[in-house]
Amino acid sequence: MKIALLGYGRMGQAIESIAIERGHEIILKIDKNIESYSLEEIGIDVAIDFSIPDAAFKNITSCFKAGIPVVSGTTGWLDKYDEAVEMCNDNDAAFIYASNFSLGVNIFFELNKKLAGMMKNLEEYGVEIEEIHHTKKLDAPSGTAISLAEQIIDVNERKKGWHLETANDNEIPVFAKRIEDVPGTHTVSYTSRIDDIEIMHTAHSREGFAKGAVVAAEWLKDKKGVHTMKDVLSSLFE
Ligand SMILES: NC(=O)C1=CN([C@@H]2O[C@H](COP(=O)(O)OP(=O)(O)OC[C@H]3O[C@@H](n4cnc5c(N)ncnc54)[C@H](OP(=O)(O)O)[C@@H]3O)[C@@H](O)[C@H]2O)C=CC1
Ligand SMILES: O=C(O)C1=N[C@H](C(=O)O)C[C@H](O)C1
Repeated sequence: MKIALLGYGRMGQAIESIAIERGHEIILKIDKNIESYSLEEIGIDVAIDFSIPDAAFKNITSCFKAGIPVVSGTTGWLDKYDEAVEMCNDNDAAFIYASNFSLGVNIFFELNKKLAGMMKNLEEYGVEIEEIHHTKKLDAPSGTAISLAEQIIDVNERKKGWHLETANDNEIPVFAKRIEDVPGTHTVSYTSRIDDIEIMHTAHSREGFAKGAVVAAEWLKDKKGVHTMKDVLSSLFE
């Protein structure tokens, strides 16, 4: 596949290594202004966007307009996700966004949903989420922590939203810690007077995120429409 990387920071570079290992070619790397590139003319099979919150929407929708399937892992721009979905469908384009592309976190998401269902009527347990990331991260809480919170809110009628650090009884508190060089650790904790239950995912490097993004790009290349990482990993979740 001929891949365009939209964003060539820590993740862009990790994706480049995995993509080359898997026999793909990086034909474009964009770190700033997508408008100065003619995406249509250089035979891009798929674009992978790991940029910054302020740039993601423009990067993604430029690909839709150019008819290029796009995988995005950029977090912190999701207020515009519904608009992106509409533009993808209007342009008959192809799109996958995931707050986390690693296989491990996608298994963790399934565990989180299962546990949330079991805990939803147990009022004696409080629930909270903690995420720890490197100090260069621009957004807080992490996109993954927001996905975990939304999965719990979907099944637990007592929880109406989430809030960073402080939360009302009807919200899930999400704690964001920044520690140098941590690739990404997420913990969901249920706490009662009697005991605690915790599930945790710890990334040891960015390799899992990068591999998942390349696998998603391989899967999306010849498809149309809006998909999720669960679609990509469907055989695992049957
Ligand atoms: N979904 C997932 O699995 C994962 C998601 N992420 C998310 O991916 C994103 C990137 O993370 P990371 O690589 O660590 O961050 P970096 O800061 O290392 O990389 C971001 C890159 O985007 C570049 N950039 C700035 N403006 C634009 C633009 N207009 N178009 C394209 N690129 C631009 C930056 O360039 P410059 O430095 O010159 O400004 C930088 O090189 C974050 O939102 C992060 O949360 C991270 C890991 C996994
Ligand atoms: O910025 C990061 O590094 C990461 N961001 C993603 C997020 O916000 O959830 C995924 C991963 O945890 C690493």
